[in-house]
Amino acid sequence: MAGIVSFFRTAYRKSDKVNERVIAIDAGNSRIKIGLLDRTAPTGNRPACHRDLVVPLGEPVPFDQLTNWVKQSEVPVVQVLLSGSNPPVIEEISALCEQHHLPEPCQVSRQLPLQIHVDFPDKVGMDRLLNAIGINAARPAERPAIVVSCGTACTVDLIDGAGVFCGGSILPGFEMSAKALHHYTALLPRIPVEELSEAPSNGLGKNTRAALQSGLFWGQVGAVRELIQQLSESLGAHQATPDVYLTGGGANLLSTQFPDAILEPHLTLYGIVLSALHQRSGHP
Ligand SMILES: Nc1ncnc2c1ncn2[C@@H]1O[C@H](COP(=O)(O)OP(=O)(O)O)[C@@H](O)[C@H]1O
Ligand SMILES: CC(C)(COP(=O)(O)O)[C@@H](O)C(=O)NCCC(=O)O
Repeated sequence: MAGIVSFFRTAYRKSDKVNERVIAIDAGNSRIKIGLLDRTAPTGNRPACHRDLVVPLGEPVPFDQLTNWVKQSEVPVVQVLLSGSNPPVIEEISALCEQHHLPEPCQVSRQLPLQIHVDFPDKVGMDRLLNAIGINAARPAERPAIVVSCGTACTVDLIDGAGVFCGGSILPGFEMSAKALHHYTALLPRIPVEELSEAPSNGLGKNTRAALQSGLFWGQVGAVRELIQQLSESLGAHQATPDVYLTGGGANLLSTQFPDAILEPHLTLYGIVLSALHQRSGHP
């Protein structure tokens, strides 16, 4: 633990002079999130993100645009850092980066600046761990955090006041749930996620479409609310009430029902950059 705390201190001390950037790539199960970020960050902050884009899986990565980011950057772009929840896609993009003469691609290893208290740390999705690392970089001291990552799957994870990843829950995300209702039934239509903001405000669907919108939207809201409560209660009485952070493609929609939650669209990208910094500095 002391090692991790001192890593963050040392990394930030080194970072007073921000003179290099990286491209960070988070390959998910539905979309690839890409950002141009500072390689380091000032004390108590995440690395600044200067450009970002999202590519749905199956669509081509706009390598020309990434090449332009590199050319137009005021400071050198020294690496492409890759991670996420989709290892085959990470491998594929890594190879393509080399073909397109982008800076050296480098996959984030599991030697992470994070304490992980679960049964099988190596089995936890990298996205969940990277989100925790992103949170730890700017979380108020001693304040626990709950990260709701509303992606293909929705994950609700607890980080305690000492910054330890304690585990959490995995449930189907908005789109997966909508697809499943259509796929496994004879009569239910496919509801696009863009329609979920039209879910009846009292939950009372008066036709099939509205009933589906209602179930998909309020079902997810209710599940997340319940999980936040359970994870909060799992903390000892000596710990403060956790702050709730929302990230992932469904975060904006979910945020309408969680007014106190903090939106963090680039959380996984921050985790990627901070982990690579840790690994570069030779920490075990
Ligand atoms: N307009 C939207 N409204 C609600 N949910 C959305 C919307 N757009 C995307 N999503 C949700 O976000 C998910 C993709 O988010 P993302 O964080 O990129 O996932 P992943 O990391 O798994 O690729 C989709 O599967 C869908 O559930
Ligand atoms: C739960 C996930 C599918 C979420 O990935 P995402 O939907 O964000 O692409 C991913 O974190 C994963 O594959 N996890 C492995 C199992 C685990 O985290 O315990």
